[in-house]
Amino acid sequence: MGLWDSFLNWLRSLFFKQEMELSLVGLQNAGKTSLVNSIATGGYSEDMIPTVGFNMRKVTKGNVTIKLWDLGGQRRFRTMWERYCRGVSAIVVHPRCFYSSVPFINGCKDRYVVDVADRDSVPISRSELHELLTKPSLGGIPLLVLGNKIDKSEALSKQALVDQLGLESIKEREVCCYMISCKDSVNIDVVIDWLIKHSRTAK
Ligand SMILES: Nc1nc2c(ncn2[C@@H]2O[C@H](COP(=O)(O)OP(=O)(O)OP(=O)(O)O)[C@@H](O)[C@H]2O)c(=O)[nH]1
Ligand SMILES: [Mg+2]
Repeated sequence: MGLWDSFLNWLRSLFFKQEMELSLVGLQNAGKTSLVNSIATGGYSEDMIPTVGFNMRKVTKGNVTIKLWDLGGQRRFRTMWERYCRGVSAIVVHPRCFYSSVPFINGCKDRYVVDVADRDSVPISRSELHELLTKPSLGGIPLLVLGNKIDKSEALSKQALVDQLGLESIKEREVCCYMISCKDSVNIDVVIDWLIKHSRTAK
């Protein structure tokens, strides 16, 4: 980019600053914090600490400032999702979109419990999502559903995810669904484009 173009872009950004605020919800271990890192720095780590409560992070992309509320997905944090979704420009949902491929091993009870949780995760994602969307305070807020971890062989197809989450029954708001991988940086650019398109001019 030439010096003149850079100068014009800088000038444009002074007058047309855009902003967006969004909340990331979804069950624990779905990859919400990984998405925030991916958007912010492009980085990825296997070694993540579960989010306790919530984290807020501001990321600037061009002239758009994105304020991300990254909410904890464990059951005890889900009651606060609604509070942090009020007034945002978009709600981004990370359903768990894969089934655990590890079967019940050697009668190990813990493993079994974890596996059951994994197998049940799509129906739980569905009920948590539809429950959240019934809240009058969240009426009309666009919804972006991200099926993460498509690098895994157990990942659901997009159509299966749309069907199992009952997305076609959501009529009263804009709904969009992308399949992504934070690990391999698949479709992260498409997500950023969607966010930029849904930003609004700063007051
Ligand atoms: N294979 C694979 N693993 C991923 C991907 N994205 C995230 N993970 C892994 O999934 C695990 C959980 O990721 P987090 O980003 O902490 O999940 P979270 O949704 O923020 O979880 P909570 O904070 O507990 O709600 C980590 O081990 C990540 O490395 C992905 O695209 N592919
Ligand atoms: Mg997290």
